[in-house]
Amino acid sequence: MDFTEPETVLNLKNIRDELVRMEDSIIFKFIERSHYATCPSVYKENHPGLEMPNFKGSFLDWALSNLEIAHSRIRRFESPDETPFFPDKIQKSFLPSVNYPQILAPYASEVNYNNKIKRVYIEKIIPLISKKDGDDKNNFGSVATRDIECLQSLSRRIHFGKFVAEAKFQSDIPLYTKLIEDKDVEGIMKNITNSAVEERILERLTKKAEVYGVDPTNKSGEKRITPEYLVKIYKEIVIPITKEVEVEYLMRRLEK
Ligand SMILES: O=C(O)C(=O)C[C@]1(C(=O)O)C=C[C@@H](O)C=C1
Repeated sequence: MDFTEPETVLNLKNIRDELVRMEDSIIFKFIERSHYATCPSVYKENHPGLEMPNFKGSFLDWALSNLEIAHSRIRRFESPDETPFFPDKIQKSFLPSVNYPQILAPYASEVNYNNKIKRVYIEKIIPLISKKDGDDKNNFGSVATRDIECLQSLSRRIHFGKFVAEAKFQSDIPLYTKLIEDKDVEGIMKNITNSAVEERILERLTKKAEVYGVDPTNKSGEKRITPEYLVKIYKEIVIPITKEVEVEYLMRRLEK
């Protein structure tokens, strides 16, 4: 897939292959985070002892927003597959712009589910993947660093829904035009859903977690990420939010 060549990006097989590759990076990032405790203090706004100077928000927000500011200066968010968690804070790149061809609709960057992704990650995913409950004050920085990697991988995966949606729109413009004109959200949801693909994803994840989630030379050793949790995260969070992204993107697709 090459973002300077639209036909490679809007090919549903290429998109799905890319989604499969992203599974591996998500699993490995979860495994990195699983070595630590939940560390609730990292996520609390202005938590006593963890307040950052001139900043309102959590320790994680401080780390993530400052990293995004640095990355925006080197063009990260000009790439159509990158979505910032702090779109109001990022800055203009000092590198010249890459002239990406317009692949997605002009409003695509406004379809941003990162607040929801961050909330669900903190509330639902961290308790599943952390090794134990509680704070570990020597590791707050490491935890925030691992969280950022997990969040960025989840965000990229989920917002890939925009490319899926555009590819599906292009594959049947009359059908989607009618559904959008009728504001038929349920009809769009039904048409973008492919249960066989979803089932294959969950089956593959079960196998991957069985292999990557334990030390293969010591199968009875401590599990780092279990098939059960990984499937739950994809089934209840990752795939449903990807579909929300697809539906929101499509609902606006006729905007001039
Ligand atoms: O592959 C697709 O067709 C997608 O729309 C992506 C995806 C997913 O999130 O993996 C979402 C909805 C479909 O039901 C199947 C899979």
